[in-house]
Amino acid sequence: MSSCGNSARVTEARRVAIFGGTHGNEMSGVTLVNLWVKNAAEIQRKRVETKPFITNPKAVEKCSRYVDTDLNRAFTPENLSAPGGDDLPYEVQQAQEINRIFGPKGSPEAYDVVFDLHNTTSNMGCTLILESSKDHFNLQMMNYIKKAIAPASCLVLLNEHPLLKYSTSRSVAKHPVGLEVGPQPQGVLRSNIFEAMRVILKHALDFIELFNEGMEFPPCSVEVFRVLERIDYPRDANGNIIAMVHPNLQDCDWEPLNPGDPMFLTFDGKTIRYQGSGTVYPTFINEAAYYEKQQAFVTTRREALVASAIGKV
Ligand SMILES: CC(=O)N[C@@H](CC(=O)O)C(=O)O
Ligand SMILES: [Zn+2]
Repeated sequence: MSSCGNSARVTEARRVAIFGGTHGNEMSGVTLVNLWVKNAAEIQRKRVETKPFITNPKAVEKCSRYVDTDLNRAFTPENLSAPGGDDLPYEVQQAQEINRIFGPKGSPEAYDVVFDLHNTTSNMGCTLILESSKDHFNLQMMNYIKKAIAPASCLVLLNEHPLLKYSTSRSVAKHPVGLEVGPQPQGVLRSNIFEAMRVILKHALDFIELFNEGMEFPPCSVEVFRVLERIDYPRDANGNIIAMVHPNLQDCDWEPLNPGDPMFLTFDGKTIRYQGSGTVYPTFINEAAYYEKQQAFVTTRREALVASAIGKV
């Protein structure tokens, strides 16, 4: 954001990036960003410079999530300041390069907004992922997008959990926005998912253009789903998985899960039920990439956040 003028303060989000291929096998973002690198007409807006960027080209080449380590966990202070050059894991080198171009993370020179495009194998529909409940610019953007795409829906996942939050590629920006659309298998492009992602991006960029033109956005309330807990698959003493997501829970992302509801089905046919103390809203149910992270799904709580007014004063 920059300020100028004397009496009237005008804020702008002038530098915007769209990341694709942070995970090389999530094809909607890879395809859209490659398209926009060739022809940026669709993502151009007045008073905004929008840079489309493939963040993990080697993983895209191999059509795998990553080469050495998950890029979307790599933007830690330690990694970003690590010496070592070519000896570092590929994704740590990429993280440093991305931080040079779009950051430095946490500095006034950082890009204003980064959209990072992801796909999930879970039945999550369109999900916007935020990292802070206090980012009023992002909350206003969420409100704008939700209204613009109605009656289609788009939910907001808030990950500011002290332990479960991770160091994402988009975190180099002042306003990081994750866009997660599913279900889409890894390495596969589905037209409905591709189009849904494209439409969200269109409205997001429209919002930034309106903001830069001086539009005022009055206070509003935004429904978000706050990350609470990671739930692992049931395992035996050797750490091997012994159950699947229960058919009653499979594909039921964002639907209430109540104490006593079926959660897993063991390979020998036993139902394992949710033992929590109240209703939660599970999401990322049976995400393929999360087997290696010991996560069958994540629970969330529904909350209404208040976004302060933003725009021309
Ligand atoms: C399936 C997947 O890759 N999800 C993303 C979510 C995010 O961008 O926060 C990740 O784990 O990095
Ligand atoms: Zn991803």
